[in-house]
Amino acid sequence: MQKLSEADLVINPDGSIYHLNILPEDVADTVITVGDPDRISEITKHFDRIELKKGKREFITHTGYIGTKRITVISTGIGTDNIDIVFNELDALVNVDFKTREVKEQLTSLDIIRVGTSGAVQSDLPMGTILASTFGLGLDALMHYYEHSVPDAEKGLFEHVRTHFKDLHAVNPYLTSADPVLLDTIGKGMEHGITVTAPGFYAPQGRQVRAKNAVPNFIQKLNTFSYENYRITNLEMETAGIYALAKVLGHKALSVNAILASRVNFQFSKDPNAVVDKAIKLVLERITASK
Ligand SMILES: O=P(O)(O)O[C@H]1O[C@H](CO)[C@@H](O)[C@H]1O
Ligand SMILES: O=c1cc[nH]c(=O)[nH]1
Repeated sequence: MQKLSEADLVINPDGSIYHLNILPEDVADTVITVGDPDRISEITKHFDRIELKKGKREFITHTGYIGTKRITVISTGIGTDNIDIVFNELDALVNVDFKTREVKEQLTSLDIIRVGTSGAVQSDLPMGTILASTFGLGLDALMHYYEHSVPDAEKGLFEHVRTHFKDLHAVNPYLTSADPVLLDTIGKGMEHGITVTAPGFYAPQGRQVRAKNAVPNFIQKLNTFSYENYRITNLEMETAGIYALAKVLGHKALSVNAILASRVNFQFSKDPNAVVDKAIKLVLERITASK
């Protein structure tokens, strides 16, 4: 088996992976990712026991237990460029032997659940909604650097997406689905819909403050998309990269969105922490119930 070079897989002198700064044994089979590092303790305060707290830059990790269920919580920071780092490093931690630098024969598939914040683009999805993403629709560029493919069952939807966005010259969309088992268990009873992952918070999500927005009526462009019973429901900055890289690497992923903004009603939540807390409690309840 081919050894991964020191430049491809960067291991720190203490045996931890380059950015996440954690060791292979620090990762549980169930991982929760969040964008905001401060959200980690809002999750692990519900744990019965915290086994470790480590980190570097925006990548903070806590691993601990609820009952006998071991869970790792990691912050990714903002954007799919950070998802590239977190997912490749998480995968290396469980699927590469750090002593030999070879890929293990027996691969581990992690359950990875994002608990993130998001803005809704449909008028029937008010602030406070908790939504599980059926698909991630990437308007960023991450997955154009990786080999990946669209399954036959998703080709019709993908073609429709490409046609819908073909007049936006900055955009070459990619589309990936949630893990169906996680969607049915963790995402059960939540709102469902296609989540658009944008490469920014302002103009790439149709916002205008002082810099002029080059794409007119962006929110309308999203909420008028329709194919069979699919619609675009919300906007954020990581889900598509998470779904696509998880698939490429053989992991299962679900993104759960706490809706903080109603983009069609021009509103932003006055109590974002309460909405995020609702999403955290739901996800933790379901993770511990589904073990
Ligand atoms: O709250 P998090 O998980 O960071 O998610 C959303 O919030 C950030 C923008 O404010 C982006 O990361 C977006 O995806
Ligand atoms: O509108 C929103 C709200 C939270 N996070 C986003 O990326 N967009």
